[in-house]
Amino acid sequence: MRTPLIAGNWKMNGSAALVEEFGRAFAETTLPASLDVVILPPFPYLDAARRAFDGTPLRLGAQTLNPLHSGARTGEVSGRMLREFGVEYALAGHSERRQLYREGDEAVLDRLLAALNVDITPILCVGETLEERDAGRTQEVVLRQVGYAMARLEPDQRERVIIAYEPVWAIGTGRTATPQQAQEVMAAIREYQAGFDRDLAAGLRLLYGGSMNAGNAAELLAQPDIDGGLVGGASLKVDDFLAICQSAG
Ligand SMILES: O=C[C@H](O)COP(=O)(O)O
Repeated sequence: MRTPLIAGNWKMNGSAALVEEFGRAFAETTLPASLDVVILPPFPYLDAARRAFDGTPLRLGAQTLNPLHSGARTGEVSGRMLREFGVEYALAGHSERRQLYREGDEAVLDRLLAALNVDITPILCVGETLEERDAGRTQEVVLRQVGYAMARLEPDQRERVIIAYEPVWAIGTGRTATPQQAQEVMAAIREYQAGFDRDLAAGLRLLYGGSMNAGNAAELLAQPDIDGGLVGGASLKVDDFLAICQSAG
């Protein structure tokens, strides 16, 4: 009932050649019938990606967006611009944005709304640091991040949000959460949402992110509350990314 989704977040990596390579590889591959696959390249590659991915199952995503449509915001890109380039998904609240660019819950909410306003599906990223996990605060932190955003959206907006749980200590470290650790937090997110709206919670798509790779994806994706993955490093190697997509079937 929940369509699995695998999203490849290239972060500030990749190249025009890699865009072409992905386009070719996915044009020649048969993926599981019910699966959404998204690539989030750096902004300069969006136009090339739109052309290279045409006719493939790959959809386009953006790693961030500015809350405004236009204006004096040097270096920023708006949701309206992203739509013009065929972007259908956008991250909000990735931990690298929260930490390196000091985007707090309010800034994350602004970006969620900006995406929703231009019909881009937002992927709300949440997750605890190692310090917070060790202090036994994982669920408190994650549910605060989820709750801050979801409580401020209209019901029809909430239905369009995807949530990615990414323990900060597992991102780019090679240290993956065990399937049980991930499942525990994902189940808590779903249960929390069910406290407000059972139908919404049942349909809510939850992704796991944090050192997901071709070797551990199947076990993670087999967990009952994990509906897909937000993949960083392993999304830069076409064979690895394809293997992750295949395990989501
Ligand atoms: O957006 C992706 C996540 O930050 C995971 O990155 P990673 O797979 O390199 O750990």
